[in-house]
Amino acid sequence: MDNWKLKEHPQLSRNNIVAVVVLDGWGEFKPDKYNCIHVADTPTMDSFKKSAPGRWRLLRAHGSAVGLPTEDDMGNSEVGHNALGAGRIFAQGAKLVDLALASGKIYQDEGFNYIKPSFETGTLHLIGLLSDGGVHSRLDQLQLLLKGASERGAKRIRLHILTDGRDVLDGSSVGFVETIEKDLAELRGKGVDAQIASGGGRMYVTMDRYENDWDVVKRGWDAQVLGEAPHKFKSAVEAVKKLREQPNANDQYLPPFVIVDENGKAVGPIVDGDAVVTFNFRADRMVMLAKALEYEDFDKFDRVRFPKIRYAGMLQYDGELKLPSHYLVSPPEIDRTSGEYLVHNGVRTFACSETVKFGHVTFFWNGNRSGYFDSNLEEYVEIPSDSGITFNVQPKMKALEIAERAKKAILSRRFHQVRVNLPNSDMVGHTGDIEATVVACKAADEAVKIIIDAIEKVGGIYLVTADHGNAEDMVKRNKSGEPLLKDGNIQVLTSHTLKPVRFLNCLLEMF
Ligand SMILES: O=C(O)[C@H](O)COP(=O)(O)O
Ligand SMILES: [Mn+2]
Ligand SMILES: [Mn+2]
Repeated sequence: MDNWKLKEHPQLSRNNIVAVVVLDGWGEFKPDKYNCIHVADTPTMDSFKKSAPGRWRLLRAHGSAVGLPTEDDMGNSEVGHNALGAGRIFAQGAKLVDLALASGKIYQDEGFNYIKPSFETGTLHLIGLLSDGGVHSRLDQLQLLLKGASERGAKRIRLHILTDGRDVLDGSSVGFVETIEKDLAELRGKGVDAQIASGGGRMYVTMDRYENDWDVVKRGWDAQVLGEAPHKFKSAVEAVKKLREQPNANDQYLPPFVIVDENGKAVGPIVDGDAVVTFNFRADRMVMLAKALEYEDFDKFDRVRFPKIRYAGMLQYDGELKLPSHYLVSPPEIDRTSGEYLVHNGVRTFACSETVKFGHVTFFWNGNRSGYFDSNLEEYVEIPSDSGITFNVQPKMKALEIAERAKKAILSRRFHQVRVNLPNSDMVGHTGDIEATVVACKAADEAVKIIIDAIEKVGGIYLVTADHGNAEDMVKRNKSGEPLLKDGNIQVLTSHTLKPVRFLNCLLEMF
């Protein structure tokens, strides 16, 4: 029998109420005009600055410190919340896929052997994010997988790409498509019928999360499975270039397109007998598609056709739902998380965020496991996010609503841990809208104040930290830290950063 019993803390009583606040995408960086956290009016977080080093420290939130393959890997929500929730560092999906590809084990394991019989008469479809962002997927892993699968019998391959612009610079999609087109041309030279079949921008096509907007997944389904999309092109390079010419076009939001042959027929719908691999290693934005591809009973949108395929995820994305049931690489086994410890010790917990980050303080926090450990002891509250908008138009998002719910939970004294994620600095930072990001940071700061005031009322404890940086640096820089100009202009950074994050609490001196 596992021993879950936690020792009493020598100074802190178990009846204390602890608020855990994760400011998503709130890193530490030098004050400058592209540091939106510095520019924003953030009196609450600023007031803590004066208390350093007594009450706060800087923590590394990228690279090996959070289980990522290299020190050049920026942090992200999955690895950040996994680490916070488990209190331990695990080799993350990105790293596990690297190892499996390098050793060739990926081709020996169950997942690949499950899809392989389809290579005989069917097509291998690869669906995922095409960039080298390293947050959800990596181009070099896709390249290796293409090579490995073709060497192992895949004779017809179709790629369904999602353009990025969120973990990498906007506009970089064209280069990534050109790169992968070269690889596909090489494969064709070797007699493999390989080409891109469909595409679209990740935030508009396929990669929704936490069931915020199923239309996003449906748009992808129509293009990938049914071969239908409002835009049709002869090649993906042409598609991305042309679609980017539209006013306000952005890699994250490119409309769905399909590639058609000379007769106008889609070159790669998914049909009975095919194999499908979703090549993202990160879970949150693949779960919805995995459900659509795998679940016999499915009512989130009309699939029109539900092809009988052999489907494998790069990883298993949800450990509780065992979804998908086949996968190429085993996910990190994130066990004995803090949430599980708390329920085993009868500690009541409350977790809250708005939809777009709800799974961060539940699913990721609990080691990529959906649902409650014990619904009698836990309450998870999801505040519905606005859907169908980019968050620069509503930069305050639901920060105040989240804080008010947390306040209520704290003042009710029904819970001993109240944890929230405040999404603003991250979600608005990803839009690249600097002015809106400043407003976002202010809203998050106001939310922190509401929570801390409530904690002070009940004589509780607060911990405030972040999962990784984002809003503290909104511009691409050269090695000496100056903005790197392109054609005389700054290049807005929509991605996360490698910057450290603050960890503060009202008691740090005690530890
Ligand atoms: O999925 C996203 O929105 C970005 O790729 C990463 O952001 P997150 O890690 O903060 O969710
Ligand atoms: Mn995050
Ligand atoms: Mn983010």
